[in-house]
Amino acid sequence: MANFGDYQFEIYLNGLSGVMPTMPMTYAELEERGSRALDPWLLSYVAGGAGDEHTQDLNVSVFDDWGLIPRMLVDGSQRDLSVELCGMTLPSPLLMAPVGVIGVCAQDGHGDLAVARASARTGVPMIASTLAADPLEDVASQLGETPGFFQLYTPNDRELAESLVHRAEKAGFKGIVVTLDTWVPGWRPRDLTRSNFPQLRGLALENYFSDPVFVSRLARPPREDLQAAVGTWALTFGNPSLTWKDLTWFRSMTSLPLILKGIMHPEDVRRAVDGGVDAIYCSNHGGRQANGGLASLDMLPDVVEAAGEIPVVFDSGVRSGDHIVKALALGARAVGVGRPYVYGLALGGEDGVVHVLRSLLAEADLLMAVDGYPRIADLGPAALRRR
Ligand SMILES: Cc1cc2nc3c(=O)[nH]c(=O)nc-3n(C[C@H](O)[C@H](O)[C@H](O)COP(=O)(O)O)c2cc1C
Ligand SMILES: CC(C)CC(=O)C(=O)O
Repeated sequence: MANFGDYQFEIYLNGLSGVMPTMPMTYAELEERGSRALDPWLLSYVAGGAGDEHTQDLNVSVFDDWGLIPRMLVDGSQRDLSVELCGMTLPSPLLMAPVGVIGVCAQDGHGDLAVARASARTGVPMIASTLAADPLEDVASQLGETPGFFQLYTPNDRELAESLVHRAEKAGFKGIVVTLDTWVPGWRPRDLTRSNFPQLRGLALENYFSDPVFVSRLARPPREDLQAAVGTWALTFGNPSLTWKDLTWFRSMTSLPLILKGIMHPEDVRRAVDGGVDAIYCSNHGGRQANGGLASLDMLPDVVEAAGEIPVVFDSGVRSGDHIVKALALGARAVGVGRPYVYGLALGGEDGVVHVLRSLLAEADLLMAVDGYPRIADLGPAALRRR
């Protein structure tokens, strides 16, 4: 059983400079310094959200509405952060949410591989985005013993969608996450101001360019005519006409666990459960897709209730160990982070991601131990009070 709080002792004993030179210890500093490490156009893409970013900000501030109530004289000697998800035992509930274009957030342009190696070192699963700078087979090869998930953006070319999923299965991914909330990017003023998408498009399309079905749609290979390949991708990327009827198709595509990402409404949870999904992923995409909505955490209890026995994965706004613990107490089985590990990568590459993940886990582990909830099973709504 991993004792994630030990990271604290490593730092006390050796000093932060002896453990992870130059990496920050607070999210505020991580964001500030990570932001400076990214080119301005890339930063506006990573940090930006939909509209005036009210929902994006709410995702974070909503955690302050809840407080953990400490319990005393609870035996904290046997701590356990492990969770069961889709038939797998994970050492902790933390996940790396899919981040397209993570490749170019690393100095060498291979951020997908660095994140996969960080996953191998920490046991924190990576959900690898369709939008990657390296083909999914290369990403999978770096995951070591840690199970990985492949996130599908469903193209409007069904044969291509099936090809991507079958490649992910063959490469050894252990689950398929279908993102439902992004068949087109939301209204993102920061990207519109800087005309970001044209810059981004050629940088994260390796899963398409390495796909036999996608390449068969082109007159010439992507390396010979990048512009035409990017144009074909842009016309293929999303499918606005998908409906709940297509869940049968998604389900038939794979025997791997199937997870639907972007679910916020209890009625959608029921449809997903009826359609045979293995987990629900409650998320508002970090506030990047639609402004004016509730925080993702606001809907978590209702989503959990509607899901019944089916596990719920949660993300959007998680910045610290206490956020992880609060989401778990509200019923999440596993908790994803997005931007925190992007800034870790920008600042310190693979080591930077490892530091961010270990810090989050140490903080959560120590908080649970100090507050008298040493095992995940001890956490529930009764551990929290709304202020
Ligand atoms: C730069 C960036 C790119 C993203 N790309 C994807 C993606 O390719 N697929 C996806 O399902 N979600 C994507 N997301 C959304 C994340 O998976 C996740 O839902 C969100 O980042 C969680 O919110 P947080 O950043 O506040 O932790 C992206 C998020 C960011 C910040
Ligand atoms: C191409 C984008 C829509 C990828 C994405 O999911 C995001 O930027 O949040």
